[in-house]
Amino acid sequence: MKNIVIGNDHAGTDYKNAIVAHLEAKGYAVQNYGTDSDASVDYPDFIHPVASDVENGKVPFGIIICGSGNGAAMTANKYQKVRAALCWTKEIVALARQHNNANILSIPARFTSIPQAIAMVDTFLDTDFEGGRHQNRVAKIACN
Ligand SMILES: O=C(CO)[C@H](O)[C@H](O)[C@H](O)COP(=O)(O)O
Repeated sequence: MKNIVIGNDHAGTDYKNAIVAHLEAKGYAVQNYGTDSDASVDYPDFIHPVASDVENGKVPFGIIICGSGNGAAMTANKYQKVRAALCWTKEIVALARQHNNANILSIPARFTSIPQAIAMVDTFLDTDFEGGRHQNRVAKIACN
């Protein structure tokens, strides 16, 4: 069974629920670190556990969701081994994997639909890093 982690704030609860159901139907074991409520929360509290699991190698990939996707991505990208990509089309998702070897997908719930978000998740998980000329570039992202 493939393992994945997911986290969200109140803006992403409905999206998270749909994505979890979709991934479980595909055979994924999903660790849910997000809020399950629509009540207002602070997104870092629900994103740090996702980034920590990716940073520590517990899982290869994570999914994070907030209203714009920015706060979630900013939080996750504080971790040295995390490359969180804020994406709003499948094409950008594919490039985030092919060129940037993104290991966390950040979804802007207030600027996409649930079907589009699920399509982005599928693209994220089905697309490989191309390596080659991108390998050195990705290695140079780290600042220590
Ligand atoms: O923090 C964010 C921006 O990157 C997220 O989009 C949040 O979901 C958003 O700020 C929450 O806004 P709200 O007005 O408190 O619902």
